[in-house]
Order: sequence, then structure tokens, then C-alpha cells
Amino acid sequence: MPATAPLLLGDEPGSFPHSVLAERHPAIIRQVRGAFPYGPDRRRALDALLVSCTEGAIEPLPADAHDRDRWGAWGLDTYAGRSWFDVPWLWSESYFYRCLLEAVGHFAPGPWQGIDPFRPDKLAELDSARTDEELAALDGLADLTADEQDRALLHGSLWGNRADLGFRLSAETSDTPAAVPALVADDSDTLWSLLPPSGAGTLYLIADNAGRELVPDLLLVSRLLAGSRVERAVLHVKPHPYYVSDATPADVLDALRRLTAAPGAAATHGRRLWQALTDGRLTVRAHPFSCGPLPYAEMPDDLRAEFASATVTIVKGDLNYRRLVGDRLWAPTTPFADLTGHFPGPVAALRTLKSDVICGLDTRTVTALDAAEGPRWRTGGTHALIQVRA
Ligand SMILES: O=P(O)(O)OC[C@@]1(O)O[C@H](CO)[C@@H](O)[C@@H]1O
Repeated sequence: MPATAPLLLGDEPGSFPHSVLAERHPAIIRQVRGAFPYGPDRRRALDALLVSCTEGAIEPLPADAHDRDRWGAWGLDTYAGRSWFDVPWLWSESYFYRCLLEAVGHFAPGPWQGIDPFRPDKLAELDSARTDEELAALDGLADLTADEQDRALLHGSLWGNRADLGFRLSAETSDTPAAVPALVADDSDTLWSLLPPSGAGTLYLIADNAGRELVPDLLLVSRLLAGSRVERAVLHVKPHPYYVSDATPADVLDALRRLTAAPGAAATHGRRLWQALTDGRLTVRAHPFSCGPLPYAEMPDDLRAEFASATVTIVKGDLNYRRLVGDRLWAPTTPFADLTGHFPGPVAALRTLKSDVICGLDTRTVTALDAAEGPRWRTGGTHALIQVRA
């Protein structure tokens, strides 16, 4: 893997990473503060985090935190005492969410234990009229060929990644039509070649956001099981709330209920997924490393062994992309295969572009994007990619 590109830090005012630390994180704290009637102790803790994450230094976890050793090994022992803006951006963002859960008492015995601070917004999105419309649109797919249906559900899952509630806190004009093709890389033929009809393999899908992203992810899984492109599927979600809208096991159940309660084709998918869960063809996993602050190149051995057994692992979303290729300012033409050679087995990234990290593009595409949009194509969420290393 080329190791020469600069690591992304949040220390440059005006940069996207800096704006996430200085503006998005405070906005998230304010949103969480208003979402529940937290008592004075929790409100004080949230206020303290607001000051710490914008002006202060990274603080250690409490001595009795269940995951103190794990975070120590993940870098907290090194980074405690340093500014949030001076450590790797991937690390400081991830630790921010850990501290937010600490502030709201998510892990401590008491009334807020296990409560997802982002749940009201997740549910509002899942229950929205837009979700109804997207589910109703499934009925129109019945007249398409099998390949067309496969492609439609692959693209549904891909573009579902735009439905990211944290991103909306700072996206300015993400609905602006693009002057260059929306898909900046498309290796979907390679993906389909890894998943032939009557395949007997196992798909791993590392999910990203709940709600209007997880629903189409589940629909894709349902379609691949129904079309016998895979025999089994394993869905990796987060063990606890993370990055505002990332999917947890509870969100999988909410999405599944939403599908089974819907009319038409959506309910058929819902019932199929329900059945697959009960007979073991679909498994949900929530590994601690999924909420870790490190790139996938540093994944633990048990996870490595799991992904090594996959026919292909689909990695969803922007953050997972950053973790997959390394959170660095790569030259955009750096081959995707070079940066993902560490991943144990075939891997496919499905992502809309919401951060500066990008690789695997051809020179012509980069030139056209820069000319049409300046640097905004990297972060605006208007473009997407399907990149595969077989
Ligand atoms: O992973 P996702 O949901 O596609 O995107 C997460 C995201 O909104 O958060 C990061 C900044 O906090 C960016 O990488 C990205 O824009």
C-alpha cells in the first residue's frame, strides 16, 4: 500500500475535517440535548463535552468505563491531553461519539442506559412519507428483468447512502444537479461477476446508516438471496449509536418491521428477510471494532477471519470508505486495488462522496470534476461510486 499521502487531521481552519470538529460536533450535541429531557447531570456533561470538543483537550474515559482498555489500545493512551484538532481526524471523530454516549449515560446503570440519543431522528426518517414513496416504488420493479431488478436494488443501496442525518447537519446544496456524471466510478460488472446467479456464497455487508439507507441495504440483501446470487448474508452493524444515524441491531429490527408492515412488494421482502433471519441464512453482527477509530487495515484477527470467508464484502458509506482505503489525502488516481490489498477477500465499496478521501478514479474524470465543481465534488454528496477489488 502506498504510505505517502498525508493523513487527514482537523487542524486546518476552512477545511472539511475542521468544520466537522468545530461546527458539526457542537450541532450534534445541541440536537441530542434537545431530543430528550435529560436531567441536570446529563446536561452538564453535554455542556462540558461541548467546551472540551471545541476548545479543550481530549480527556481519558472514566476509570470504570467498560471499554477503557480497548480505547487505550486504540490510541487513547497516546492522544489523551492533546487537542481534538491535532490527532487523526478519523480518531477524533470516533472518540467524540464515545464521549457523547458517556455524557448521556448510555453505558452507566440508570434510566438512560441503552437509550439511543439519535433514535427520535432515526424513527422520524423511517416513518417519513419519503420512505413510503421509496417502498411503494418497489411495486414498479416487477415488470423488469431479473438483471434490471438487481441493478435497481444495487443503486437503491448506493444512493441510500445520501440519507445520512449527520451529513445533513452541514450539507449546503447536496441536491444541486451535477454537471458531470453522478457515478464517478462503476465496477458493478465486476461485482456481478462475483455474485453469479445460482451462487452458493456468503455476502458480507458492512452497513452504514439506519433508516433510508438501511432499508435499501436490506432490500438488496433480500434480492440477492431471492435471486440465489448468494446463499447466506451477514450484516455488520454498529454495537452502539454512532455517527448520528449509523445502524445498530435495534435499527435493523425497526427497518424490518417497517418492511413487513408495508403494503405490496416491500412486505414480501420483509417476510423473506424475517424468514432468512430465523433460519440462519441472514445473520446480524455487531463487532466492537465497527465503532473503532482505526482503519480496516488494523482490524482484529477474528474479524479478518470472518471477512476472509466472504464471497464478497460490500462496504457501505463514506466513513467505511475512509476506514477501508485509509483516511489520507490520496492522489485520486491511486488504484483502489493498491489501497485495499490489505482487506481479506474481495471487497466492494458503495459510497456517496462526503469527504476528501478518494482513490481509483481516472485522470479524465478527475479533471472534469475539478473543472465543473472545484473541490466540492469530494464532499457534497452529489456523486457516488461503486469500486470493486476482486
Ligand atoms: O459514513 P457516511 O454516513 O456515509 O458519512 C459520514 C459523514 O457524514 O461523516 C463524515 C464526517 O463526519 C464524513 O466522512 C461523511 O460525510
